[in-house]
Amino acid sequence: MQALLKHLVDITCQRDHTLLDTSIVSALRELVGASQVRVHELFRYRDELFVRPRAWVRDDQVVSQEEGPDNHGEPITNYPSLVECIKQRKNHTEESGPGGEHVLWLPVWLNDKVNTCLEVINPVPYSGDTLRMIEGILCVYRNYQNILDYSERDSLTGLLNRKTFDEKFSRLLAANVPEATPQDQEERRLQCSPEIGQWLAVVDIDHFKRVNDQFGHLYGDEVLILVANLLRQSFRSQDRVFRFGGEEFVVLLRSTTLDDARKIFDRFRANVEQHEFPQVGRVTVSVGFASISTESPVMILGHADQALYYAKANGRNRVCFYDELVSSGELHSEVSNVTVEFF
Ligand SMILES: Nc1nc2c(ncn2[C@@H]2O[C@H](COP(=O)(O)OP(=O)(O)OP(=O)(O)O)[C@@H](O)[C@H]2O)c(=O)[nH]1
Repeated sequence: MQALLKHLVDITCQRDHTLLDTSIVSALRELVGASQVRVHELFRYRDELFVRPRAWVRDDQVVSQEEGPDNHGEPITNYPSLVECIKQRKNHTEESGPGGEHVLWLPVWLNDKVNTCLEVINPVPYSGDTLRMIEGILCVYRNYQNILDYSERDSLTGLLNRKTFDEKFSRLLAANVPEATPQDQEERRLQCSPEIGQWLAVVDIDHFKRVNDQFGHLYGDEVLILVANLLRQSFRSQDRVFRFGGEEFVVLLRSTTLDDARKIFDRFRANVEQHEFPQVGRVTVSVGFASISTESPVMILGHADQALYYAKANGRNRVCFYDELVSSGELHSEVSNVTVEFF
């Protein structure tokens, strides 16, 4: 009882999804005596459902995906018991693992949808009491996920909000510590090297004031929601999309080459251009992006912002890359005065 209360206190004092995931892995491992507990996220990619672990036990420690390299996940069809459990809208299902271990799958149901599921592996079968305790802990976890979601997201578009960006971006920068000297970085910038990198883009709707003025704020809001949907559809689940404020969005694009980053941002720009917005018709966006280097968050955002202002001043409906504008002499490498205050 004491151990259960301690874990419930631990779960409910978290202010962040990653810490919440790791605390539920710790709780179930200790309370059930499980040999492995994994929190998986379920996500859709090109019309197929995938499963990817977000937190699990490794070498007796609880670790999370944020600490490791990118994992693109596996199709959910590799887990037929889980597929069947979700199809039948069940709260759990048990199967035997390859070594005879007992594997328990627990989808986390939220408004008829499953975005997260737990996998608990135990050498011995689960008793009725153990199952009831696991389901009780799962309910606390689900309710708490709901509360965190509410505080992390923008209420109009459902995208992650500015506060969450500040936290996630600092964490991404802390994890992204390449041993590159300033000369290396300058060289890379000049060569536009094909290395895998992380990229930050600022996206801004063109002439959005005109939409509000001509059609009213309700239509303006609808455009914001539809652009947010296009953002969600255009990027992979391990990328992160934020509403930064007003008609401005920020995208963190993970682990891709410069060429691909350019294509991906341009594909999104084209998706918006081709979309028929009810009543409003055509809408376009401008995008400025920069590489996520070892520079400070203010500098990186400032670079993307400068590229965005360049795109706005030079025709709109285009994607501009900061480093390229600097190497071609179209931009100077100081942080622009127009950069808004970050952090
Ligand atoms: N409907 C709606 N409008 C918003 C919201 N937040 C900001 N806006 C409006 O967004 C508009 C932004 O206009 P500007 O910053 O002048 O930029 P713009 O008209 O998009 O022009 P460019 O960025 O130069 O292409 C303003 O009219 C704001 O009132 C919102 O949540 N809903």
